[in-house]
Amino acid sequence: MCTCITYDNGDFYFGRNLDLDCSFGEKVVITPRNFPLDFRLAGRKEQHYAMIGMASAVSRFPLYAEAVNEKGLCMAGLNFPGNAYYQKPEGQGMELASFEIIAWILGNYSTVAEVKNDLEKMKIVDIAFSEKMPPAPLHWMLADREQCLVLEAVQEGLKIYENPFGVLTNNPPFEYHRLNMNNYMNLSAKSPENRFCDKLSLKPYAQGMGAAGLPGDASSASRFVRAAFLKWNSVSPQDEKSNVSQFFHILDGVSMVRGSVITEAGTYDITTYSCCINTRTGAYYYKTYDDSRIRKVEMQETDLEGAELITVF
Ligand SMILES: C[C@H](CCC(=O)NCCS(=O)(=O)O)[C@H]1CC[C@H]2[C@@H]3[C@H](O)C[C@@H]4C[C@H](O)CC[C@]4(C)[C@H]3C[C@H](O)[C@]12C
Repeated sequence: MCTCITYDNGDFYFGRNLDLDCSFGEKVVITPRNFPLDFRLAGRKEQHYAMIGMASAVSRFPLYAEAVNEKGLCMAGLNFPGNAYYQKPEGQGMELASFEIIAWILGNYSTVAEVKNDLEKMKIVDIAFSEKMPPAPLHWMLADREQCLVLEAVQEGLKIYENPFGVLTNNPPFEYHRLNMNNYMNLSAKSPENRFCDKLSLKPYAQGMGAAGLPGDASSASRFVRAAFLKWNSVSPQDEKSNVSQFFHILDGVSMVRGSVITEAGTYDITTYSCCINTRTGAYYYKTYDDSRIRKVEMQETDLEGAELITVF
């Protein structure tokens, strides 16, 4: 399970919890502007926008789980098993493998508005990165300061949704989460008033009762609502330190504690890492399950004109 959020408070931030039962070889990876990106069917891109994010650093191609580019456009992939459907490649048009989509969009576009026109032409095709790395069933959140979209490649084709919540989790499809949010509109950060019945004397006896009924479990539907509640009620000073700290507190509210989520295979899903990106400066902050110190990698401090991937251990 995973949870991805945006946060707008002075600067604009984007990040996620990555919940999984194992590591995928993740490292913070910076792709500078002149690192050639070889797309399987869409050709070679010698120059593109620089980007930073968490990627599986096993190859010459940056396999991002999430990233932001130097223009502040950001994107994350989240599990979508049973619903993601990648089409057969036909060798024409804008055909991209699922593992290429983040690098392609962030490499080529500077805003959501700009990429939106081309999204309808894009086809996500069923190509494996390698024999050992089959396509991951994903859906994506794509955002900048102005707009947030969800992309879902399903049997009927690529669905594009406006996402007013700035939150994404996993199954079921986004339309379910959008409708489900209406079930919680009564929740409040404020102390509740008795609306049950004026003939009964019901009173709050503790803090936090305005949100009684906020789902507390780790399911995707529950994390969606909880992340949205925490994010939309969040109050924080607008300086960088406070914003980053607040962002991680929101993610902590939907994180997985080892042992509380056991997969069908008998393994433990945990929040392997959490990250927060300042989309204006390209500063990438992260912490891991076993080390809650927040680390920072600055994209702007590296040579963005470079031609080699920069992997930060
Ligand atoms: C598992 C990750 C998503 C986390 C998530 O949503 N977990 C939910 C679990 S559950 O459904 O609720 O059980 C996804 C996000 C990005 C994915 C990776 C990226 O797509 C990059 C490559 C793509 C290759 O095809 C497969 C390996 C891989 C390195 C992927 C491994 C894995 O599928 C990742 C890491």
